[in-house]
Amino acid sequence: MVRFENVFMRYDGGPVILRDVSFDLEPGSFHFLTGASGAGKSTLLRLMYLAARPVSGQVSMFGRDIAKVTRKERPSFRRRIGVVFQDFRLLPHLSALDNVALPLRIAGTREALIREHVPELLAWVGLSGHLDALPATLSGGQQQRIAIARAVIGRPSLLLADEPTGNVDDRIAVRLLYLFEELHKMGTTVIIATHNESLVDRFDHPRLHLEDARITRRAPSSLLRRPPPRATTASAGAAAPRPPAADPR
Ligand SMILES: Nc1ncnc2c1ncn2[C@@H]1O[C@H](COP(=O)(O)OP(=O)(O)OP(=O)(O)O)[C@@H](O)[C@H]1O
Repeated sequence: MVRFENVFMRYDGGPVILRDVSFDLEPGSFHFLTGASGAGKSTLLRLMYLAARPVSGQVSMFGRDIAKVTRKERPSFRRRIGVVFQDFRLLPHLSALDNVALPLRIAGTREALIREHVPELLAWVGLSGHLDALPATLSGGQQQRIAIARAVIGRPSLLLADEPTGNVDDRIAVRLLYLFEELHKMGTTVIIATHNESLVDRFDHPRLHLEDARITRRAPSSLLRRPPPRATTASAGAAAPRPPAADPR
């Protein structure tokens, strides 16, 4: 699904951000991406969604070297990847509903299905009262939830989320993580860049950790802890309602 081979990355004249980084991610896996601010998490994700190219080495996505994906192929390639951007990138002139509906409209989904499923997903992320709101009239956390709904509605093969819970409280953060988990259960490969250690600890997924321009892989937090995780981990799961299935196609 994702393969980095001896990847070096730096921006013009800047410090080395990735140094000889190699790793593979299996289809259907779920990873947190951690590291200090400025460690290069967003840059790593940018390479995966074809917004940047490595200085040297090879990045392969879905079995293709990204350097060989032509300009013409890029849109269909990107449609397989849902991205939650750190700065949301919502279209300011579109309502919450229309922002989330956009990937489905581009994919040619029937309007009746869009009208049924987009409000359902927006309700699940706690925005049922804001379907017609323009992004600028909403809080940062509400805009972030629109961005998440837009990234998952098309049920992408790969979901890349850059600090997707940075603007919401813990209760909503856990709820959003369950949305990602549900997508993962349906086969989506998920990578979530986050600073939120308590969130990482609550979910049983391995991490990619970025430090000193290198990646290390870490086992799920529960395997690293002695004794095993407390009951709160399980009860968080039990309390979370199932999100609606995305992708009404
Ligand atoms: N477009 C760019 N041009 C030049 N330098 C950049 C660019 N984007 C990021 N950088 C630099 O690359 C380094 C890594 O940035 P990046 O945003 O990938 O880190 P991050 O781990 O995602 O940080 P944060 O957790 O604060 O979002 C930083 O030193 C940053 O200043």
